[in-house]
Amino acid sequence: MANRPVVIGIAGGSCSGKTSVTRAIYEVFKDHSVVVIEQDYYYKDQGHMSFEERLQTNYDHPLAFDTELLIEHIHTLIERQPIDKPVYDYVQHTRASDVIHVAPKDVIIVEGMLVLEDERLRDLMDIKLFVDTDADLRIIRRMQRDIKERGRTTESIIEQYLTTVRPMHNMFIEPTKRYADVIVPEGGDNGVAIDLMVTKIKTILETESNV
Ligand SMILES: Nc1ncnc2c1ncn2[C@@H]1O[C@H](COP(=O)(O)OP(=O)(O)O)[C@@H](O)[C@H]1O
Ligand SMILES: O=c1ccn([C@@H]2O[C@H](COP(=O)(O)O)[C@@H](O)[C@H]2O)c(=O)[nH]1
Repeated sequence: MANRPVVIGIAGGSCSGKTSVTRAIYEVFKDHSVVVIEQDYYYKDQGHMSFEERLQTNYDHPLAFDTELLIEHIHTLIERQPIDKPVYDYVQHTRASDVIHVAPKDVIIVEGMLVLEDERLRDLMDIKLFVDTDADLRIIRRMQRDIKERGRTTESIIEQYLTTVRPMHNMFIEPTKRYADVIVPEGGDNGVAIDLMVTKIKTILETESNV
């Protein structure tokens, strides 16, 4: 077993396929040892705000996240200590009351739109991925997903996309592509990129000098 866990960052725009790539890697290592930390679960708690106020939040800006807590939790997992991961409720737009107890593992996947935006997060990562999918495909997927899974209407999705999702993507997410070691076109369908990642992770895990 490696001394220091391998930390993998998986960034990319909303609905680019980050979760699909994460799941594909998770499936390979799940019996071995992998933990997934979703940046979305670290949205700031908005329990003190009314539902109407929460609708005004810009969820695509870096300041929407409790990045201090996210960094603290990754440090804790790297030190092979457990964490209580927050849970986020996309329908209520705030943190849920329960937490998930997460044990430390050999592979830590940190997945989220803006995980390459903060230098402190980047510095913790051994491998940085950017999932790159065209904006037209992403908005179609978002339309389908948010109506089905996140309690949204077509009008609210279009309004949010034009006012925050698109401009924040261009301002904060797209520029982080330059920090990626690997750019993955088409996300979860890219079997070659996923195989390469799996091979690389195995190599790091098997390397004795990984301290
Ligand atoms: N290659 C694909 N073709 C069609 N739909 C996809 C594809 N990849 C992902 N999706 C769908 O798009 C939505 C977002 O995918 P997901 O992997 O969760 O992206 P992200 O985590 O980047 O938001 C999901 O509903 C998923 O089922
Ligand atoms: O309360 C919330 C929290 C987030 N969002 C939107 O979610 C996406 C990020 O999720 P992905 O799985 O990466 O698509 C982000 O674009 C936020 O706008 C939200 O609408 N409400």
